[in-house]
Amino acid sequence: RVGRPGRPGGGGGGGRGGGGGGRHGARFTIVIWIWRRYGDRLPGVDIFVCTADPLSEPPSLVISTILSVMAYNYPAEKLSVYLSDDGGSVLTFYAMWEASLFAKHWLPFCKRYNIEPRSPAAYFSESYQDLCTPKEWSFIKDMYDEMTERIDTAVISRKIPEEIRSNHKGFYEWNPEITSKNHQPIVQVLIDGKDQKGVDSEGNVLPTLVYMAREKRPQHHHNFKAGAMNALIRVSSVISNSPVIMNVDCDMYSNNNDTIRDALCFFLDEEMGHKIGFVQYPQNYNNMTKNNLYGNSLHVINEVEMGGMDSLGGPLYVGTGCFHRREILCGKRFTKDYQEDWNGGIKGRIQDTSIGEIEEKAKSLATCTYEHDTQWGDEIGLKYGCPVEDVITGLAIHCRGWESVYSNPTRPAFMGLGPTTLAQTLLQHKRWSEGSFSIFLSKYCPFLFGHGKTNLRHQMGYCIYGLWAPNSLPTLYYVVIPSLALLKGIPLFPKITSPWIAPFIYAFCVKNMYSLYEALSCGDTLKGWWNGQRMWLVKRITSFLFGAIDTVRKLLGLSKMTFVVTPKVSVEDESKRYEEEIMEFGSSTPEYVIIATIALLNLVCLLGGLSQIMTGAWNIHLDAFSPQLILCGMLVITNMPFYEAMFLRNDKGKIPFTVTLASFGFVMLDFLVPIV
Ligand SMILES: O=c1ccn([C@@H]2O[C@H](COP(=O)(O)OP(=O)(O)O[C@H]3O[C@H](CO)[C@@H](O)[C@H](O)[C@H]3O)[C@@H](O)[C@H]2O)c(=O)[nH]1
Ligand SMILES: [Mn+2]
Repeated sequence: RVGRPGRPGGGGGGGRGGGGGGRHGARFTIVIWIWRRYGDRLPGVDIFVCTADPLSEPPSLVISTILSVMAYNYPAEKLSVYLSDDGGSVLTFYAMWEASLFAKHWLPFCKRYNIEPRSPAAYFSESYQDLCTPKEWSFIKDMYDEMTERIDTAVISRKIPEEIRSNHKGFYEWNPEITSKNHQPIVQVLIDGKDQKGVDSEGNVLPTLVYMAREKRPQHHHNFKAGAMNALIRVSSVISNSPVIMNVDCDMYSNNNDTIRDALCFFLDEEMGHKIGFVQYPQNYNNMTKNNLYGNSLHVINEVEMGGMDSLGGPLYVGTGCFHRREILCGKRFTKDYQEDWNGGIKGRIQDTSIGEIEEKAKSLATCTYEHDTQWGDEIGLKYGCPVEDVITGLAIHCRGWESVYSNPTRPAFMGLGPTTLAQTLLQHKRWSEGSFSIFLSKYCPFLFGHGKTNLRHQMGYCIYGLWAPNSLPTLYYVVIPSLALLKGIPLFPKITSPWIAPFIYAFCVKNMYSLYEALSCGDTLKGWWNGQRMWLVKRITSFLFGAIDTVRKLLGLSKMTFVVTPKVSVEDESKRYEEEIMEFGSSTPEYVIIATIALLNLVCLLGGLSQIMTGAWNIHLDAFSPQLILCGMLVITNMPFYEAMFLRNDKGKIPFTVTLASFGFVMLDFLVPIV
């Protein structure tokens, strides 16, 4: 840690500070001591990056992440970077090949000037910093821009020029018949760090760089990201086999050059290190708007919930920004005398195995049938069958006796892209709520599976997410019934003058005050908190509802698991509205119909209720109806942007007329519902 004076006490501060009880209090001293002690005996680290589709995850974005993780401040000969391409796309392979050439200039540039961040896209998006001469800066920037342009052009035209194809044997893996769902296994070592030729423009060793597209056949299920990760575990085992595995999503670039060293401090800690299964960093996004329009900034989850879990046995594994021990990911159980052999990994290569032979061996480990009749996807590797493969895998690791650690340094370790439209947000949260709820209902329910293996509070921590989906039902009740009852003149709460109203007022005030305090103290703005509250409502009545329904359908065998990738690109006027914090609808989906129906219903009920109270019809008294009026009024205020999107806006992102029409129909139907 020497040379980073801004952060005394090391990176663990953020999460650990509050809840951790100082498990790693004397970290600063430990850090220095570990480096003195381990010096050049540092363990090898394998870095896994997953991508799934060159259209929703542009190859130029993927290679920026790849380049950033290749450029860590860590001995290059101990670093191997693997990309799994579930899109099986020659375009992504082409981008990787370009990256392998650009790395020869980029890595020495990064190290010479100690620049940060080391994702070229992120670095060049900031203005010129005078670490190097402007000439050098423009030289490398031009080189990067030209490369990106070549890649983007190839992606748009969907083909690779013949003269480029002849540069690398890897291109010949692709023939016109290959599709993303039907192809042979492909493994290409683009840079072999053990090869004399694998050096940068200054003659320094480069990290090993490998492209993998596991075999896909229509008749074999591929288990989405979990399947990709497991294939990577096996393929890497014959190439580098490092004892530590780090994994990131393709949009999560490294934002901090020392993260590997940082994470290793936990594993190498003499007193506690042997208990630690994985080190999780928070998921930070660099494309959030100031006021957190879609509530995606995850501030509260990152600062409060993950930090809290940390003090109870460790945070969840969230699928990206995480360091694992290979052995533990492969199913090892905790024992008190556990000691890792850090010297594992493949050292020298046996004289006569050529890289070609290694590639062939690796391919045989990435076939569709390799896992048949094995424990892969169950006891070994990441677990299959759950849309949040990461959470269930982390839970299993905790239940095998390991702890995990949450590290939340002041300078974020990773930065990624969060959803930038309402549709993407709802889609992502549907997957998350569905995944966590299906864990809750399965044999892996934290209370049952974790019983006797982790503590009760830890199990409860897991259940926050497990109960997201069923939470949709009470929420729906609360946003429909009290308002309808107001319109129909039926009081549902105690009178405002009665002492029995106290618990309701108490819960209402304390809940909101607390969540406001939490949001502000985690860095949200006041408006950000308010937007976040609206998004919670919207997520509960749509994503979580559909998540709950789909979980039950899956349990009944009526549907199969899916994993819809969150797109990392959006069209121009969509991003413009996003920058201006205007909500994006634009298409007719069932989610929007629900949102519009609830919004309209509350508006009608509020107006109807108020007019009846004022005209004195039905003998409605204010004190009996105030709670319902307040609730309904709050919902109307929360829903303001939806009325705007229905009636006032004229851009492409407004709520389509068909949705408004359908919601009118549903509101009419609602009035027919008898309440008592
Ligand atoms: O069949 C698939 C589907 C997805 N992915 C990759 O998985 C990652 C995550 O997918 P994304 O659509 O970005 O999902 P998010 O909702 O942003 O991801 C969060 O939630 C997922 C679980 O739902 C975790 O796997 C992720 O790590 C975590 O960042 C991406 O790199 C994808 O390329 C694959 O490799 N193969
Ligand atoms: Mn993502």
